[in-house]
Amino acid sequence: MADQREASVDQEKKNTKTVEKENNTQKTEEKNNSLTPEDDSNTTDNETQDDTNTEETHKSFRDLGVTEVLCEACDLLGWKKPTKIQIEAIPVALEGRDVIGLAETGSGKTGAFALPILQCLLASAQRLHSLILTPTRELAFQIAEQFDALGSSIGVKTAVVVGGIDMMSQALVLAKKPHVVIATPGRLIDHLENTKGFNLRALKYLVMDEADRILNMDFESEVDKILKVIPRDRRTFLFSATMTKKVQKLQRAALQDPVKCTVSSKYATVDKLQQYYIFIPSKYKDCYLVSILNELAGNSFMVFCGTCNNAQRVALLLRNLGITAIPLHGQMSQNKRLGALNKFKSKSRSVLLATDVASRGLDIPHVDCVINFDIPTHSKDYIHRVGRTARAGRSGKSITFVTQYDVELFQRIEALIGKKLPAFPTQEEEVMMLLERVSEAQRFARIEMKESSEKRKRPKADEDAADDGEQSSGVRKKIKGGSFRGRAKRGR
Ligand SMILES: Nc1ncnc2c1ncn2[C@@H]1O[C@H](COP(=O)(O)OP(=O)(O)OP(=O)(O)O)[C@@H](O)[C@H]1O
Repeated sequence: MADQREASVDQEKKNTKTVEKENNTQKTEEKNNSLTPEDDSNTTDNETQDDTNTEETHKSFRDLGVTEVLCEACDLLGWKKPTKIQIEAIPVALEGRDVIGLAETGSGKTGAFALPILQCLLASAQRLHSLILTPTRELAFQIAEQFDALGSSIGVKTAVVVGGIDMMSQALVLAKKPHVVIATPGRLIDHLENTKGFNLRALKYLVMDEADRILNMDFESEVDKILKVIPRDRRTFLFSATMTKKVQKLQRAALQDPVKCTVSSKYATVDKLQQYYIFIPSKYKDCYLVSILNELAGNSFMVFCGTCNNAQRVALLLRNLGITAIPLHGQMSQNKRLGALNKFKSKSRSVLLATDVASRGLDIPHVDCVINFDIPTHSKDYIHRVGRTARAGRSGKSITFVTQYDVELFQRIEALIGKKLPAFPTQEEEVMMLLERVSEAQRFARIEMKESSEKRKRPKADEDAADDGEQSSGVRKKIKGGSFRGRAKRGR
């Protein structure tokens, strides 16, 4: 069966040769714009290929110049020795240079920029000293937690400034003049324009985490506005697992003589990540998902969907089958988003159905498996999505659903990561045995989606009432036989 699917993929690959050619042209163009040593003469390079410099991995935080109190903080977090990106970036940052840090997902980039900032604060404490820009709200909270954990013994105060939360309470926190502000660009602009007494005119450090995303068009006007109201004379750090290839975009960040700290080969995924694809007809995606979740039961899954609607629908569908699933997407209120994340983090839900709002930066160590239910349309998102598992030296698995419509996108992903992925083994007959129950659950999920959309239209609807579907009508009880998982296992 797997052979058949591989043959189909091969056939599709043949059919899309022209597209491949076009992609190659596009790739060449991108390469010409890329920030490689030959096209970036203004950057000093600090490159470490994986496993080439074993001597360096014996270095300690002290060897990098990290001060005693911060070494102790690392120790308390269980960080025995610095990671490769920390070895590359921390000494350069401590020297006062601008840094472009490119290292794989889960490799400790947050520590690589947080420690030098905290050390600078320790030397000369100053309010509103550093600004960390991140693309998503959840990531902002996570970065603040890391600053708090590393900086608690030196009394560092942080503030998270993100959308979806009351402006007034954030203004009060900003009025207390924290040392480090961690913000999403839009809400920060709101405060810069409307919160009396708040400005960043004395800022010393600007960090763009997930820098390629921050420098993307979506944030263009916000970032330009922010750059206009912070001092030119500052240090700037850009960090990500994938960096923008457009030199112009990097120039917008106004770096001064930056050092590029690159760890491992470009866009490599982590070694301990087992990556698979599964070639299936689009109409059976739900069925295959249920089958895989059932087969790998006991694991924690992040399942990525292309739209908020699909994340919501699939979460409802899975719940109707007795699987503890919860959605996380941009159409949910911020309360519900954080609630969903916490339920997943605390393992009270085993499946998180997410859009790309959760693809970057989130550090949830127990994620065992990432499923790309809808293939990412931007290949770089693939790297970030699968990077939610196999973090900090752990192992993990990813399975990407490839339908008859996705072959071209899949080929681009394989080209980007420089690997041919193996097919995930499945038994089609067994999967098809689930079809009837999955179809019933799909029907109920559609009813629940309709109900919650009507609820939202009602004038006095509580905005939180239906947006994660946990309070939906409970039609799953109507599916005969109760929990799917129990029955499925008995049937195996
Ligand atoms: N020196 C270290 N030793 C052990 N663990 C570390 C070390 N530095 C960071 N970590 C841990 O590694 C995990 C991943 O770190 P972090 O979230 O900073 O990764 P990242 O490189 O920013 O990933 P992403 O590209 O996905 O944003 C975190 O749980 C962090 O606490």
